[in-house]
Formats: sequence, structure tokens, C-alpha cells
Amino acid sequence: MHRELNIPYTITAERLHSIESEIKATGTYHHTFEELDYGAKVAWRNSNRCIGRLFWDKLHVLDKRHLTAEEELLDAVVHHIDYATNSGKIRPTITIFPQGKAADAPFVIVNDQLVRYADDPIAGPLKQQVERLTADRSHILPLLYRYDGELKTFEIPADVIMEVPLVHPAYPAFSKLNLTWYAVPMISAMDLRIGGITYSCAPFNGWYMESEIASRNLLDTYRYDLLEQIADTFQLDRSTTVTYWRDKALVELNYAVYHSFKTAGVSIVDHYTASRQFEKFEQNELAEGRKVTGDWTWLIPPISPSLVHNFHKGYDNTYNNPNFYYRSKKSC
Ligand code: HEM
Ligand SMILES: N/C(=N/c1cccc(CO[C@@H]2CCNC2)c1)c1cccs1
Repeated sequence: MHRELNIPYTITAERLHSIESEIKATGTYHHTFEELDYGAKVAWRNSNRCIGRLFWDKLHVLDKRHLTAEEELLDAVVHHIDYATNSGKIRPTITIFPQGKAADAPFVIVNDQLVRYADDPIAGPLKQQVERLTADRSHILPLLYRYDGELKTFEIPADVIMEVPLVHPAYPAFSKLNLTWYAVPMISAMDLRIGGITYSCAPFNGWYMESEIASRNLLDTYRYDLLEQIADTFQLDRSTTVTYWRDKALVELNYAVYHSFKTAGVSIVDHYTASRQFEKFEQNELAEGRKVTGDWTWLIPPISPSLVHNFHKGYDNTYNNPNFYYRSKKSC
């Protein structure tokens, strides 16, 4: 059951007192659903590197803190993927599992994203950990998780994972590369911290900005490194740098990714629209009397950065809480 709650949340003296006595008695405390819901939304609003924050108060918060059995926890991960994908009309969603730092939470996901291709160079270390535990070799890495202190794998059912075939409307030869990408980016190894409590298992998703897939995942030399092959399908002259073939290939690939997702009915945003939405977010925050914080180095898109407004201004990179944090590697 999912409840939309009003923003903002105001804490009472009674609530503060009850928290204090719970901490005195147990050394920690537990959020009400309202505190959890509001805390997760504000953590998104405080994520300095996120260009998608205009919709921060529309986050779908799935509270799974009551789950204890392994099957139920895994089922909630599958439910997140299905609920968030929503047949392509992606719902920005976070599922919050029982609290605790990674070292002592009952259930912790090791994968940095719920969906990761086994042949993606970035998957290296995770793939090695998986191969030590299972002979399974599907093209999408299984979930690697810790339950009650034991490291285990789980094959996510293929029918909940939506993928998009990448095509370019004007270059039929492009589809000969047989490129696909998964529809929903779901970050699964960041800590959510609210009011001194750490949720080390709180996977969250939004939708992609096209340049993440096109400019980075497919073109970075330490990722799929496909610049030359993609330029050739666009029949670009690669004999010298100054035909600007690299730049033309990058732009056409961004165009192809955006249109492939749109054609498949999967939510995606182009970098220009995303920047305009971020500008609206800045205006809204100003109107609400809040200072916007941001990390300029991540907020500018990896395609035509100077053509968007946020390239031409600075951002205060102060880290306010609630927020999301990288989990320290040793803890897993
Ligand atoms: C709704 C659509 C959304 C879009 C288009 C979007 C877009 C982005 C992009 C492009 C990045 C930079 C990623 C990179 O360069 O690798 C980013 C970072 C981030 N986003 Fe969003 N986002 C969205 C929703 C969300 C949601 C729902 C959350 C959490 C509730 C979130 C939290 C974050 C965080 C924590 C980072 C920084 C990650 C890091 O430091 O590695 N975003 N976002
Ligand atoms: N569109 C997105 N993009 C990302 C958001 C956060 C992180 C990432 C991937 O970050 C990796 C670490 C540094 N770059 C790649 C991608 C979202 C994922 C989950 C919610 S929105």
C-alpha cells in the first residue's frame, strides 16, 4: 500500500521526547512512515550531483522495514523493479529496507545498480565476486546480497527487466550494432542517512538522461568504447580529427538513444529539457526560501555543456542532510 503524504513535516515536542527515550532504551530509534517518506524526499532534494531534483516531492517511497524473511526481501527487490518500470512510464521510487549500517543491517545489496550487464567493463569487480558464488552466466549480473551475514546471489527474473533496442531513424546501419540498454537506472549501494539513522539498503531509481547512456556508458574508453564503430555506421570521415567525426558521432548517438527510448515508450529526458527542469527547481527552491546546493562538475551534461544555463553559474557544494552517501568499500 502506498500513501502520498503532505509536505512539509513538522516535529512535535512529544515526538522528540519519544525519540529520546527510545535512544536511551535501545541506542537507536525508528522513524514513523511520515518521517521516512519526508526524509527520503529531502535526501533527493539535497543530492548536489542530481540534475533531476525538480520532482523531489513526487518520490514514491516503499517502506519495507518490517520484512525479515529472505524470500520477502528478495521479492521486494523484484517488486521495486516492476513497480518503478511501470511498463515504461517510470515511477521515481525508493524501497527502504530495515535500517543499519552495511556491516550490521540484516539485508544489504552489493550491486551498485540493480541491473548491470555482465560484459560492461565497469562490472569487473562485482562480476568476479559473483563468479566465485555461482556458475550462472546470464547477460545481466545476478543480485549479490548479504543476508544474515552470508553472501548470496539471486537471479532477477528476466520478465521484470525492460530493455530498449537502440536504433537511429536516419541510419539503418546503426541497428546492425545490435545495441540495447536497460530502461531503468536503479542505484542500490548508496547509504540513505536521515536524522542520524543509516539505511544501507535503500535502492532508488529515476529515469535516464540520454547522455548518461550515449556520452558515457557507450563511449567512455573504460566502458564500451564504441566511438569508432558508431562513427562508421553514420558514415563519418575518420581520416582526421578535424572532420569533427567524434563530435558528430556523439551528438547522433545521443539523438539515437533519446528516440529509441521514446519509440519504446520508456521515460527518458534530453539534456536540454533536464537543465531547464533544474532551472525551475532552482526557482522553486528560491521561492520556498531554501538555498540550492549543487556539484557543478556533475550537474553539467556530457554533451554541449555550455549550451545549458547551469554551465554558466556556480553552485555551493555544501552537503546538507538528509542525503545519500557512498558506502565505504570495506563495510561490504
Ligand atoms: C527522475 C529522474 C532523474 C534524473 C533524470 C536524474 C538524473 C541524474 C543524473 C544525470 C545524475 C548524474 C549521474 C552520473 O553522471 O553518473 C544523477 C545523480 C544523482 N541522482 Fe538523480 N536523477 C533522477 C532521479 C533521482 C532520484 C529519484 C534520486 C534519489 C531518490 C536521485 C539521486 C541522485 C544521486 C544521489 C546522485 C549522485 C550519485 C553519485 O554521487 O554517484 N536522482 N541524477
Ligand atoms: N538517471 C540516473 N542516473 C544516475 C544517478 C546516480 C548515479 C548514477 C551512476 O553513477 C555512477 C557513479 C559515477 N557515475 C556512474 C546514475 C538515476 C539513477 C537512479 C535515480 S536517477
